[in-house]
Amino acid sequence: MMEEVNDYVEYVPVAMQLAFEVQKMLQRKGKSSALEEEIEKQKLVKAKSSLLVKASQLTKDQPKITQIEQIIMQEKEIVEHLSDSKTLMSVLELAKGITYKDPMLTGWKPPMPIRRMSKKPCDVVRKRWHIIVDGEDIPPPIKNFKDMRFPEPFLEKLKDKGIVQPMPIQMQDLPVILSGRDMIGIAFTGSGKTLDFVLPLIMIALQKEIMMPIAPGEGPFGLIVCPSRELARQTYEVVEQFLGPMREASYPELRPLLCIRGVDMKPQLDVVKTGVHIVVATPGRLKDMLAKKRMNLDNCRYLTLDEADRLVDLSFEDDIREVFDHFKAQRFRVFARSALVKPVTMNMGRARAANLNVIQEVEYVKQKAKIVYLLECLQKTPHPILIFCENKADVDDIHKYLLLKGVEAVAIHEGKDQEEREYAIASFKAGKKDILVATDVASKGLDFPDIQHIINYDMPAEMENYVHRIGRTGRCGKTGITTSFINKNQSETTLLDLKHLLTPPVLAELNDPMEDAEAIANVNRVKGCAYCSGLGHRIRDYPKLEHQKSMQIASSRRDYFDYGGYCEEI
Ligand SMILES: Nc1ncnc2c1ncn2[C@@H]1O[C@H](COP(=O)(O)OP(=O)(O)OP(=O)(O)O)[C@@H](O)[C@H]1O
Repeated sequence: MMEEVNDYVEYVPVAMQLAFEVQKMLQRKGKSSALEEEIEKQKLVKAKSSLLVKASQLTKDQPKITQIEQIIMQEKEIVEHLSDSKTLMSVLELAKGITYKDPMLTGWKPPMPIRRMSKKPCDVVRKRWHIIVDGEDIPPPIKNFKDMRFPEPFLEKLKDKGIVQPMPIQMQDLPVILSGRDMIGIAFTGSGKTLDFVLPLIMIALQKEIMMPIAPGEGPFGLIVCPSRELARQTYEVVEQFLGPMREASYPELRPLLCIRGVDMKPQLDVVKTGVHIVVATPGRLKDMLAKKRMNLDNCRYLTLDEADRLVDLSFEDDIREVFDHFKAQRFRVFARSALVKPVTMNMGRARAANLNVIQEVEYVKQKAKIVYLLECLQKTPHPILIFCENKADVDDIHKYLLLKGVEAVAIHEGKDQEEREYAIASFKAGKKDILVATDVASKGLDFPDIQHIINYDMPAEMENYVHRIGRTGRCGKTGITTSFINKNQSETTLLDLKHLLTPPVLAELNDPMEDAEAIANVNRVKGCAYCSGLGHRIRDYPKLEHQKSMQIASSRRDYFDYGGYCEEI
């Protein structure tokens, strides 16, 4: 028994014995960790057959992408994705700088000395007035309305309106459009773009009418599409202002039509029946009229997309594409079709185009103190004053508050009916009301004469809207001031955009992630946001894109015949 105990040898499993032997053997060779190495080698041999491991090895072996390169790649992806949805941009891109083989001949010609001007004196005028043009055979700029060969009643009307000399953009745009060339006009707010397309359109309609008078049910010769009813009405009124004196001077009658939702359709149809020359429309009502064959575009040769970037932003692309389908003229069809198959994203650079005639002030006002401080702020300048807010509810609250305080105020937002909207705009424009409180529906394109002060009760989410808002003052060479309330409710992106636009001391201390962006801009040559041109953020952080994504989802769910919602005319 004792023997049995002394002879006891502890049982070691065979595998362990073998491992122990190998270990001893390798130790003898002086390689203590060689076993581990051997095991690793074995593992690698096995791993060679796994695709996953191969892939991870490849990734490991790839050169490291820097953070900046990663951002550039992400931005490129976003821009490429955008170009799928923003097809109308390519219409702009195609027309940019005059790209066409076949200009529409109008027969208009400036006086001989201007026609004979060589490139050099043309460039001198352009340089003097900071006119930047791009394209082939650009007609010479013209420095006075008389040489543009407008009829006498036009010249009289311009004088009545206090318009004696063309604005710089008009010096170049008017000859380009009058001679029948396609054109894209990008200019800061209040620079007089409306007359650029209204006056030549009337001239073309007049010429056509003289050559072959329009028959009942025919027309129009020209079409102006606007993104909001207010803007369409305003443009229609400008057309009317010039047609009236022509009628009085016994020129052939030209009939304009305002084609917008929210107004009685019967009078609109009556004008169409007698034959209409010029149509000013919003996309929705225009599309309806065309689809129901109440009107056709068989004779239409002149198209203006006013605030074209906004027409796209508001998801009117589908409506406009449908409108394009009604054009019979080959030129338009080619133009529209090629535009739609070769989409390009274009940056209009509006955010950088803030009007230099506007003094911009920014004030930090706590949320609770805003409404009371507003009253104080109204004392800064005489009336009329425009107050902008993001929300309809805030517009209503401020409006009520001002009325309670005895201030002559009107209000406008998308929730108000057409009559209220029209009353608000008309009474404010006529000077019967001192203050207009509005959402961004009133920020773009609307021309309120002599506004001295714009108050941004809050900042718009997009810097582009800020530029449009403040552009309601400082128009046609006058100066104006703006006061923008900011507080901690504003997003950092908005504030940084603003900082880059103004850089006042109150914003200078903000921590700016755009410092990296300098490096990005040096590599890909895109400064700021490739979408909206805001200088305080990159395209990845652009708030509207998030919104657009949700809109795309929403619109894909929308019933085709349901006209409510976002795509409704605003
Ligand atoms: N040559 C001119 N001289 C003086 N005033 C002008 C001239 N041309 C236009 N105006 C006036 O300037 C104002 C602004 O013009 P308009 O509304 O066409 O600007 P806009 O460039 O379309 O601005 P926005 O981008 O805000 O729509 C109008 O009241 C218009 O009558």
